[in-house]
Amino acid sequence: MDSLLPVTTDPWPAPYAAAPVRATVALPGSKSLTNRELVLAALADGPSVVRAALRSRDTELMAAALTSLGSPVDTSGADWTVTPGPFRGGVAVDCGLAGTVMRFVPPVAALSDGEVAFDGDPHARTRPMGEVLAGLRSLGVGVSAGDTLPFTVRGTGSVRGGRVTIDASASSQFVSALLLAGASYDEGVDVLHDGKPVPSLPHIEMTVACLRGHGVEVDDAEPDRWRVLPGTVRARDTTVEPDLSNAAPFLMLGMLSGGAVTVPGWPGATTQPGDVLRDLLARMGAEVVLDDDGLTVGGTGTISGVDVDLHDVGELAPAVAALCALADSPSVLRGIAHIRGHETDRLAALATELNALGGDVTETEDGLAIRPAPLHGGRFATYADHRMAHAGVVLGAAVDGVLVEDVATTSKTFPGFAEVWAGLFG
Ligand SMILES: O=C(O)C1=C[C@@H](OP(=O)(O)O)[C@@H](O)[C@H](O)C1
Ligand SMILES: C=C(OP(=O)(O)O)C(=O)O
Repeated sequence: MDSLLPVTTDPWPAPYAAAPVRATVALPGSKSLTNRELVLAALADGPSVVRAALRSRDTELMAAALTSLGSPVDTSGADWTVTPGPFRGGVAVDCGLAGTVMRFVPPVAALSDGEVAFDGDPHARTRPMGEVLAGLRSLGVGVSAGDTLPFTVRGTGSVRGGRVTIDASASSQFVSALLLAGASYDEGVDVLHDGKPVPSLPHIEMTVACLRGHGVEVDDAEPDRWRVLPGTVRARDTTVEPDLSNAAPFLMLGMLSGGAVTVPGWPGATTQPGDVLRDLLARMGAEVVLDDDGLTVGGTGTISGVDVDLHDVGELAPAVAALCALADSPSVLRGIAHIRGHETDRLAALATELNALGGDVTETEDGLAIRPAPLHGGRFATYADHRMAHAGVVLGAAVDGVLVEDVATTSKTFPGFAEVWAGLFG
């Protein structure tokens, strides 16, 4: 297949790795870190610089939201400067399909002096949101009726805050959202979770670490409870790490092609849950080396199936599912019922698309069971989900003739993804 067709071709013929791929790929910054740092910078006591910020749809939507609320974000260079100002109402926020925008911005908008209207992409209107809105209501914030986008937050210039109980079993972002703004509420926030286990807990730990980095006092000593004391969010300059979850398809390419791919700048210590790729890919047969050059993942081209709980790192599930479909033994992905509420219903989408290419995948109550099966080329639909596109290109690297629909959807967290990907093939 011609891997050099322009990536504007839709569906896009995913490049096939006819030979081992050996390459070094510098990856853009983390979405999760960039959007947390932008929010905290807007709440801070002076201007902050977010260095090496990720420039992508989700982070540009965050920058636009904070700018329209009265804290301009200068995105003209690689380092983004945020100048906090009083939050104002009478504005509209476009959330796109970004969970971080639709969940993290309403608690900030609650501090504004008027109405802030939120809406997003058609699918964003189906993503779970109600616990954030109910939480805000119980903290004294006026919010329009309903529990999904679109909705309106009615700011009065301050928020009482205090204790709030929510069920965060559908998304860790419900907790992160209330914590990020909590120090700016009169009584801070004391968030209790009541429900099935919270997914993506490392992302809440990331939120806590970012808050502490800005001088905010957080008590997370008790499970399922996070207390943010009221106080100043100190301005600070930060440098964003590469996005380790977006490294998944690249590292997998090194492994499945029998070559090796290096991602430079892999942090020695990080709050990003994507760091589990080191262990996970090793379990699936990769050779994994972390040294001064970065993280290098290679292999023989043979992939072992894996039985793994991805509850903490559901955002890896699409790429991991694709790799499992290429394995020589069965796999079970567990603990990821909540990813039905991500950019699309990822369990249904993965089962449908992998099976359409000859896969043998069944959806379970909380994940996927994937058995070895001979795969063939064909169309791979992506449902406006960047990580479904990652799954599609991983398959296409091992199976000739995979056509990935709307590969440009990867711009949610990595504009130019397909160009970088295609550039790795000889
Ligand atoms: O807070 C964050 O930056 C994120 C938290 C997780 O969300 P869920 O807890 O909804 O899985 C993760 O999947 C998402 O990609 C990013
Ligand atoms: C779930 C994801 O994104 P969001 O931040 O929109 O929830 C993701 O990136 O895999």
